[in-house]
Amino acid sequence: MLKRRFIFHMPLDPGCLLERDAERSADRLGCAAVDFPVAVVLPAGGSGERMGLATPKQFCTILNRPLISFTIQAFERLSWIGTVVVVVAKENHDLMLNIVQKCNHTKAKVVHGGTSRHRSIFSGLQAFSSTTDSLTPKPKVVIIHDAVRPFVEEDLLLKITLAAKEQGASGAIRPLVSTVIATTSEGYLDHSLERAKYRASEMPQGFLYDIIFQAYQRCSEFDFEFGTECLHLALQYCGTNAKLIEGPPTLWKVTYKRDLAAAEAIIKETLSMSACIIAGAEAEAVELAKALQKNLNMMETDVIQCAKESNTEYLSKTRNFIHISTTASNFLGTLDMAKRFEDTDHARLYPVVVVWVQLNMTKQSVDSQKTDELTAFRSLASEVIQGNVLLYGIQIDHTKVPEQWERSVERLTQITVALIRDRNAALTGQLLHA
Ligand SMILES: Nc1ccn([C@@H]2O[C@H](COP(=O)(O)OP(=O)(O)OP(=O)(O)O)[C@@H](O)[C@H]2O)c(=O)n1
Ligand SMILES: O=C(CO)[C@H](O)[C@H](O)COP(=O)(O)O
Repeated sequence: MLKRRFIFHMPLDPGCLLERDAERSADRLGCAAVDFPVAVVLPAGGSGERMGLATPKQFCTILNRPLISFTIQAFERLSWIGTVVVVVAKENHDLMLNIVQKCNHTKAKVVHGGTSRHRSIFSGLQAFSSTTDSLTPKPKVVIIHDAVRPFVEEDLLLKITLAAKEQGASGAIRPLVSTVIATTSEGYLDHSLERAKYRASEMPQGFLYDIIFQAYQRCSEFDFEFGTECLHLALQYCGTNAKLIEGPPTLWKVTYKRDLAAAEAIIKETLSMSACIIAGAEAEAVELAKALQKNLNMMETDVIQCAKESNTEYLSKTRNFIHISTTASNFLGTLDMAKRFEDTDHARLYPVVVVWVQLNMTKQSVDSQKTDELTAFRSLASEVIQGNVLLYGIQIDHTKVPEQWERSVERLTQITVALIRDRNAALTGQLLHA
């Protein structure tokens, strides 16, 4: 393991945005403002017909993790939110329990859904009405959110929750993308709505638990079968007018195949916002680290010289590491790092990328040496990937010719960015050349 190092740390980490930092800010606001019990119902009992895949969309994986786990995590990370009831079809019960266990979703409780979304939601709400289950005490406010909307921002959840407490019901809205028209039974235009007057109803929605539970108890079979709007049930059956709050564009519902690709792109982009460059004490490694940091200007950067005792702090701040070394055997330090990620659970939810940069100071090593190095590197990569650490290698030859050096550093930057952005498991264990 490296003894002394310079750490060039880029502080705005996506994992942080998705988890810790956002958690802290929302928690600061949330804990002060939410002094009543809040629970969540995530309907996840659908089959995803419009997606057209054999696997229901909520169980499709992004970066090796089912979509639904991202949604659960968005709620679970907030300390002011209690139980998260996940409603799944009976045949997916065991699958869901496995996900809960593997992703360590400590707040999740799994119940069975129904044949329509409204039936599933009602089933989720009923989990709180049992007087015997102390694990799911009845909340003051319940948030209902589709399991297939993985990006929920904390400040919106707070606004929805507080408005629900005040008004009885609240929901997120977005401007309409397209104009809504009514058609005749023959397929002609009947009339068109004035787009500016209407809004798309999105999720999350929040309710006083007693109101939405009563609305579901009173609603008709027709509502259960064909209804698509919980806010409407609260209005029609309990006379509660929902407060509407405009939310961000990321609230959209994963519905079609292309939405999965979009969700993956958003997660990858968020994860690529910061990195930590670790250089050994050698002057050339430090010089390369600085040049690389300058080139990586699309990431938030900060130069920190870190002593060993603050390692744990920097390890938890980002999920991308660029480890510059002038000695071939030094990639073994990565194993130490991977072990620490395992101990701290840092790679459980999002894969951690380690780009090992070998700065060649002398002439190329002989072929047999290179083969041995590559074999060792590959076996290390296949070991650490078990712990969700993606290890890549890039070699760069040191030269005193400025133009040549600049070109190599530029290539190194581009490869590094591509590896971090793409997080491609198939490329781990490769030793590329800049
Ligand atoms: N019987 C049902 C049907 C839907 N849902 C859930 O309601 C949410 C929003 O519904 P939708 O996007 O329509 O999901 P699907 O019904 O699965 O999709 P499709 O309409 O394409 O079949 C999803 O999280 C879905 O799993 C549910 O819990 N129970
Ligand atoms: O955005 C919503 C408003 O409550 C719902 O998610 C939407 O209406 C669900 O409908 P469907 O299951 O048919 O997509």
